[in-house]
Amino acid sequence: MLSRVNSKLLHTVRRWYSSSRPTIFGLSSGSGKCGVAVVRVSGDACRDVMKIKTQSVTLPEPRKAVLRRIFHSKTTEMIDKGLVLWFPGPNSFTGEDSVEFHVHGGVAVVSAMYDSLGSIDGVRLAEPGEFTKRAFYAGKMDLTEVEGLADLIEAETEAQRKQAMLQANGELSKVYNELRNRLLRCIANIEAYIDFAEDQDVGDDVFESVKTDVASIIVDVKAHLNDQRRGERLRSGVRTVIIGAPNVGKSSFVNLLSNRKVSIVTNVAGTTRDIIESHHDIGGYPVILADTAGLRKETSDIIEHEGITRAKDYLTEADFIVLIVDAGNLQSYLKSSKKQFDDYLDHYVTSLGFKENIIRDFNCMIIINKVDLLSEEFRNAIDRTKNLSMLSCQTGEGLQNVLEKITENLKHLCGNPCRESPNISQQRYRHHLKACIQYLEKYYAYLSHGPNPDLAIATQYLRNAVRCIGMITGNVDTEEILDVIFRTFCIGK
Ligand SMILES: Nc1nc2c(ncn2[C@@H]2O[C@H](COP(=O)(O)OP(=O)(O)OP(=O)(O)O)[C@@H](O)[C@H]2O)c(=O)[nH]1
Repeated sequence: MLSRVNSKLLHTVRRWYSSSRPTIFGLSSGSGKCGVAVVRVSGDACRDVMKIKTQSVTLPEPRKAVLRRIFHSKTTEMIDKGLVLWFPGPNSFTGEDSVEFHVHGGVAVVSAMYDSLGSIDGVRLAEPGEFTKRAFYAGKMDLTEVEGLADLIEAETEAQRKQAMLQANGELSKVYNELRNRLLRCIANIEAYIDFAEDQDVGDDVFESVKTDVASIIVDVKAHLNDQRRGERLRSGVRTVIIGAPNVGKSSFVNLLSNRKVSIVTNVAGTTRDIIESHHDIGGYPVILADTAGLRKETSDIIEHEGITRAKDYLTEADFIVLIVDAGNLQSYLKSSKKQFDDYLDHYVTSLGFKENIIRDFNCMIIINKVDLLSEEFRNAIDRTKNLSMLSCQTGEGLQNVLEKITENLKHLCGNPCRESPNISQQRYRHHLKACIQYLEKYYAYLSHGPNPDLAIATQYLRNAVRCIGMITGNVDTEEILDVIFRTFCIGK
């Protein structure tokens, strides 16, 4: 019943949308000079657009690229010679009649195409994301697929691409559609129980089986949510903070990874004062690396004090910590005290002003930098089995090993995007899933505790839970969230 109401509503919205829209055009390839620019047109006027632009009454075979001379619709002058593709609806990206003009990617060519298309009656420049919005309204994709597509366009690393590609291809939709269908079955059974309880066919066992189903849905949604935010981290980048005492080589490490001078490096302790963020692709994972002020317990310098406070604040928000140790200091300590590496680590962490052992409490990796200063004997003495790596930012020695260790940690933090268990990639999904659980738990509690519960009220909890899932996929009237989502797209998508 609920499913019918929702899909009827969606149908009406889609019909209204399709009847009220003009034909749109936009540059689907990147902006700026390029070899080939793809100008896409979508809407009812496409047949006429095609005929006007190619000055030909016959349309090419659908989905086959043909070479055509392309004319200005106003001046009838030839703009360029290029490939033309005709996609009659509904077998197109938007579900509408569509045309693609592949012209040379010069600024003047694209500008003439825009001028020409914009001068045809009923044709206008697309708004950001409007092509995709039309695909959504045509039922070609749901909201998770739309957002997956946006992420695919934005993806900067291999792991991000994989996650976005799976989502754009409906792997996350499958999870939520299945969940939604399970909930709809529960509602249908309860409604049948309400309407036909007197009949022999629908007895108390139906009512009990719905309770069992709801309990198992709660378990499944909780398991889905219990993912340590891997997908969101992968989508937005792993916030990695580099900490250590002044002068241990934090900035040198950032510069080595960046292959450029992101941070200032000097032999003056306390050179870095503020947080300096840089973006990296390490082993296919996106990393936001934060260089911080050198930490020490006490300082009378106000600016350094502020830098240390900022570094510590940042640390609490970080996904991953790289603690840098100065090999020279380590060697001196071990030589003079005859103590072990672990003792030095405790001593070091305390000298940075930490009460607890941050290495235990956070996802943390230790890098012993300046190993070029170490004697062979001390290199061997340091325990290599821990989550630590040896490095020289000066010579580059050990960099490969450091990168491998970081990648191992990133894999753990972001997971490996796969078909079997697609990640929750947006905070938005998490929010609606949590709300869904709340309604299901209310349903369960209401039926478990109250004498003679009102089933209509109980069913409303289930309806609200279904609506939460619909908010994720767009299977409800979600106009308010659509604008926010489609605004993130570029014009030609
Ligand atoms: N021998 C040697 N010197 C290094 C190495 N890495 C960095 N240094 C030197 O150590 C000094 C401090 O380096 P920075 O990168 O500025 O250290 P930092 O930890 O960012 O320093 P602060 O900004 O003061 O916290 C500079 O003189 C670097 O050239 C290394 O691997 N070997």
